[in-house]
Amino acid sequence: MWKVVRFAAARSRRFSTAIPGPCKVHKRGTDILHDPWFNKDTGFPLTERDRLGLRGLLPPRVISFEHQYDRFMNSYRSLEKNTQGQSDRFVSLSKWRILNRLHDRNETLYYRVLIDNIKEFAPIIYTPTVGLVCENYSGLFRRPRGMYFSAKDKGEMMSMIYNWPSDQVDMIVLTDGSRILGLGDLGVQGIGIPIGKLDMYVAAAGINPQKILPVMLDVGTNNQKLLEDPLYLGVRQPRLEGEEYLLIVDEFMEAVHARWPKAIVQFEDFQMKWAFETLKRYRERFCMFNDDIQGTAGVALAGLLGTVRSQGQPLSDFLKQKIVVVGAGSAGLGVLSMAVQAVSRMSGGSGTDANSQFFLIDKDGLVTTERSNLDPAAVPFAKNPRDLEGLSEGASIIEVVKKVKPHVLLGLSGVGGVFNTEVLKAMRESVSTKPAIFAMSNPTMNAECTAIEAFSHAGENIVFASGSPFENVDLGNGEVGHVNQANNMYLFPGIGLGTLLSGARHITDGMLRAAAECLASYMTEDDVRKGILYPSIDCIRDVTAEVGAAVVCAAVAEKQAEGHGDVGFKELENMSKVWKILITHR
Ligand SMILES: NC(=O)c1ccc[n+]([C@@H]2O[C@H](COP(=O)([O-])OP(=O)(O)OC[C@H]3O[C@@H](n4cnc5c(N)ncnc54)[C@H](O)[C@@H]3O)[C@@H](O)[C@H]2O)c1
Ligand SMILES: O=C(O)C[C@H](O)C(=O)O
Ligand SMILES: [Mg+2]
Repeated sequence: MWKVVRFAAARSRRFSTAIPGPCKVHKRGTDILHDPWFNKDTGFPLTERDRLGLRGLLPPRVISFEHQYDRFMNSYRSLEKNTQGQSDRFVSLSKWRILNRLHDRNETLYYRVLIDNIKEFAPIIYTPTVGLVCENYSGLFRRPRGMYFSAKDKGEMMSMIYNWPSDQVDMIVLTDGSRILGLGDLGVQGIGIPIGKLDMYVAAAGINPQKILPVMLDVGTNNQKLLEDPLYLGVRQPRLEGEEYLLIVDEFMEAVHARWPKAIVQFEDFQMKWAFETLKRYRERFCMFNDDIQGTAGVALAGLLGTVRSQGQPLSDFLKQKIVVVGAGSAGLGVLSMAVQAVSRMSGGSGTDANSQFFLIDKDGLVTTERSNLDPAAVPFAKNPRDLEGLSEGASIIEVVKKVKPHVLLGLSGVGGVFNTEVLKAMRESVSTKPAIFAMSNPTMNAECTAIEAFSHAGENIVFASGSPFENVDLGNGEVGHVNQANNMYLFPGIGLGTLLSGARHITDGMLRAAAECLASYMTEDDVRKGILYPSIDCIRDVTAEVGAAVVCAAVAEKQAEGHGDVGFKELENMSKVWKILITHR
């Protein structure tokens, strides 16, 4: 328990800017009631009603915050009751609507209910319902949230950025909508993703909601259905490509940096070519990271190391694990490169042959050096056919699984059901005593398999993780098949928090590694042995605080930390010594 207290205390005392505190309000009257940052609805006490010109604009009775909270939860529960028997889609969207209305009206109450009920509400404001919201965004749109920079705004962004009402922005989540979860190109409708990710920043990392900014970079869409949809709210043109595209992203990044030099920009759900290109282009120039490449990699690595522990093996056994990764996109390649780095470190840094244990499969099958038009990012993981016995270029998932008998089958393909019955049954022949199946694609429909399918076909002794939440599986013998949620939500809020508090100007590999290692060591031996690789989402604030502290320590060790607010480098250095001791003796 002391763990929670110590980081919470460290955050609130030292880093008060990360937590909403008292602030000056210049608005009066209805302007305040219509501003979700300041609105308290019926909660304004009479003194404030007088001071802010609100007398007569609200029903006379003052309702306490607790009472407002209960009122909201009661309406939420009634909605649940009243929508019983309706389709999942209808129920999910109804729940999202009621939460969204609160978000638009009163952010203080919204974040309170979100934080207190994170396990229940995360699947609505985040994955998987956020995917459904993005698909239907143009029809659901009522009020704007965040900022929209479009292909038509070229040359205007430096002034546009000043249209945002907040003096300080700490965290930006940016998308161009080109690869929203496994749903493809959703154009401007992808704005739901930055909104959901930033909600998690507030809920998990305690970032001040007035210092977050969701951004949509609308460079067009190649989704013909959307281009023809009369309701579509984005720019009706095919996506910009090449230099034209990069000039728009450059202009946006420069505008952000000019106004808020230390704002952290999280790139989210960019199609693979731009995900890698922008990461390379900006990581030394700005404080940014790509969540799908780097956040996902850390979460997956933590899961892979947890899998080794769950087998009762020492971590060094990771070097012997055979891992098949299905999906060679930004996420799959990000995971592989972090895993290969880990192997290389564990084996003394030689790096030679570090990837012999990994097998990469994409839509055209097993990736080998014989592949024509091999993506440069996949080259390091392509197998030399000479090293493959009985497998060749383009081998299917089932062929690879049957031949390799992997310890781990990890999916980041975006294709629902691709781990079919045959593939899952073949995992019974795994060389591992506790084979692991990671169906990490989102949302639920795009998961490579469901939890029930995994446990019933691959066996009850497996470790299972999915990107979207599934219920634990009743194995029918009094035992429960535990479902882990392998989602980058366990890392990105801590990466952002640690970077913010350290004042680092760049997010280094060392900082990302520290985040992953912190998550990997979070679970106790007992839990891991039961197949529980990640904490419950109920603990996300504690996990995020620990990950944030680990990132600060790494930034200090690498002399990247410059301090934040009134906490300078020296003070951070002293704190990080204490944190390191506490984490080591956890
Ligand atoms: N759980 C998480 O935290 C997390 C994080 C990031 C991404 N994801 C999910 O991973 C998925 C992929 O994301 P991405 O950014 O890498 O996408 P991407 O489009 O860059 O890559 C998809 C890859 O899957 C391959 N693929 C497509 N069909 C296939 C098939 N039938 N068999 C094998 N491979 C196939 C493609 O060739 C491509 O290499 C998405 O569904 C996304 O939601 C999950
Ligand atoms: O958004 C998520 O739930 C995870 C991940 O970033 C994804 O793109 O699927
Ligand atoms: Mg993503």
